[in-house]
Amino acid sequence: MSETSVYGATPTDSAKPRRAMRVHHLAQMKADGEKWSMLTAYDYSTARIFDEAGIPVLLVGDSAANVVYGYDTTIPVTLDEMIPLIRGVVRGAPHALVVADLTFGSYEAGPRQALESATRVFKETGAHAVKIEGGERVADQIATLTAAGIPVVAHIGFTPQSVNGLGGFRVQGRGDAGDQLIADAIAVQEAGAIAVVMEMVPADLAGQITRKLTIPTVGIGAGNETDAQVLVWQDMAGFTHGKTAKFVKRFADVGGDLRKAAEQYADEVRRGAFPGPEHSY
Ligand SMILES: Nc1nc(=O)c2c([nH]1)NC[C@@H]1CN(c3ccc(C(=O)N[C@@H](CCC(=O)O)C(=O)O)cc3)CN21
Ligand SMILES: CC(C)C(=O)C(=O)O
Ligand SMILES: [Mg+2]
Repeated sequence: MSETSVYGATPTDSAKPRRAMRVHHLAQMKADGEKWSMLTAYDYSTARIFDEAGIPVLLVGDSAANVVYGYDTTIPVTLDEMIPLIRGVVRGAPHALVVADLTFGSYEAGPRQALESATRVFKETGAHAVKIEGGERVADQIATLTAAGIPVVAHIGFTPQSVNGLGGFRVQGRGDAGDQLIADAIAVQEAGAIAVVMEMVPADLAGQITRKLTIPTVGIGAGNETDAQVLVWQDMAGFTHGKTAKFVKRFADVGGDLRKAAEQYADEVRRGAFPGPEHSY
């Protein structure tokens, strides 16, 4: 990481203590042309690892619905199911900015409902920002939360909580729909969003929006011209079972390693090889 990095030293650079990531650093990184990464996290142990790795922003995504709770979509997960996870991530990540997704049904009714939900998340977890899905249609919610001192990350393009309305898991903003996506991006910036996630949109359009906006864009399936990237950690670490989306790159096979470790453990217990004298009192 460069000398001018707002996020500070990498884990190996022990001379300089790392600074905690704050909301204003996002704007700073855009101004500096510094690309950054975001990963999801859903518990203390993994949040610690990602924080130590220098990931500046952690998202407690409602993808917990899928990867923690085993639901098919993000629609069923509730704030009550998210809150304990967010608490663990906040405790595990002293440097990262922790963003928490508001769940389906907890903010759409209007600014008042959004404020109640986000206030609850803030009071009960210590998260630093919330994320909500939608563009123009949630601009009032973004403005109200922002005025109340709750930083908001917006999420446009493919918004998984609307999967039924969008007709499936598909790329958004192709052709004429591109104008609506641009309008959504501008609307969330004007409402006060600190960043905007763009999911499954054509790379050219995402690049165009990134250059137009003053707030950082965070892509997932949005090409290489956004200011930042986000992935679900289980996808990027090879922990997701079954097929993953085209935008996923597998950086490790943690799932395979863990399966092997479990098999070896079970085998050693079966053979009487574990525990040995060195693990006994
Ligand atoms: N593990 C996981 N990873 C995610 O990225 C993720 C979640 N869960 N849960 C919440 C949403 C849902 N997301 C999804 C889910 C499915 C596709 C998908 O099936 N994509 C296909 C089809 C694309 C198309 O037809 O245009 C792909 O090949 O990319 C994409 C994003 C992204 N989010
Ligand atoms: C995929 C990211 C952006 C998300 O919203 C989630 O993990 O819930
Ligand atoms: Mg989400």
